[in-house]
Amino acid sequence: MDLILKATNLTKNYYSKKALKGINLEVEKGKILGLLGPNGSGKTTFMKIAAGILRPTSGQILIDGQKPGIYTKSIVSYLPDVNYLYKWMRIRDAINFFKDFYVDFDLEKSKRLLDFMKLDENDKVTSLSKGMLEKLHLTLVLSRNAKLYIFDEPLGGIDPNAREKIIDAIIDNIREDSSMIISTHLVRDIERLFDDVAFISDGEIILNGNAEELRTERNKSIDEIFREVYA
Ligand SMILES: Nc1ncnc2c1ncn2[C@@H]1O[C@H](COP(=O)(O)OP(=O)(O)OP(=O)(O)O)[C@@H](O)[C@H]1O
Repeated sequence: MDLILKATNLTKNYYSKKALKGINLEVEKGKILGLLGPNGSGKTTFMKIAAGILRPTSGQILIDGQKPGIYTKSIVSYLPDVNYLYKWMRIRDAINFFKDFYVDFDLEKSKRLLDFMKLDENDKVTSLSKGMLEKLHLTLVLSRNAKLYIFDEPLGGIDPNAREKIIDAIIDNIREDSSMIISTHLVRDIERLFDDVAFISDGEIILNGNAEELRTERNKSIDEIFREVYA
């Protein structure tokens, strides 16, 4: 099995708080993993470690066979759950900022995506609504030709009608050999994207497997399993 990510006994403590308690998780190349769990279960912490922003307390994480560092950052496109753009920026500046920063940034793709998201290059970042800002973040992150995309809550601010179209855009804009980890509370809306799912609770993986097999085994959707597991 060719893995893009392998976490072994990964732990993270914030002072006395044990946010991750020995995570073992694998993501295969070309696959999309849904990382599902309630508030405070450790999703963001795990994603930040995978993106090379936080260091684990113990254990190991390998991205494309390597520990987080310069190489892994160059192949991971990470969408955090916060706004990280400067207030002075117009959309055009944000695009140029990314283009200068990432060698895998595809300018043509970013133009197509801006068009699709109905975003105007001249608009100031501070003038965007929450949903528009999310669309801009998605545009920036998807415009990289990355090996691993990490999306922390990508569609929370986007209205339900637009979600479907954006999910299609996500599928259309990643290469077949790219992989993705997505955390979300909108399980029902997004579950069709998942090849595999991992349910996390209080810093531990409590259920992990192929999404279709889990549906068949339990005769339930992933959304229904999610509700059952965290009831
Ligand atoms: N910087 C920090 N300092 C102290 N504790 C933290 C810090 N960041 C996260 N935590 C704690 O670690 C635990 C896991 O948080 P994390 O943000 O990873 O959860 P999450 O699953 O992403 O939650 P949500 O769905 O609400 O975004 C929580 O108990 C949280 O309070």
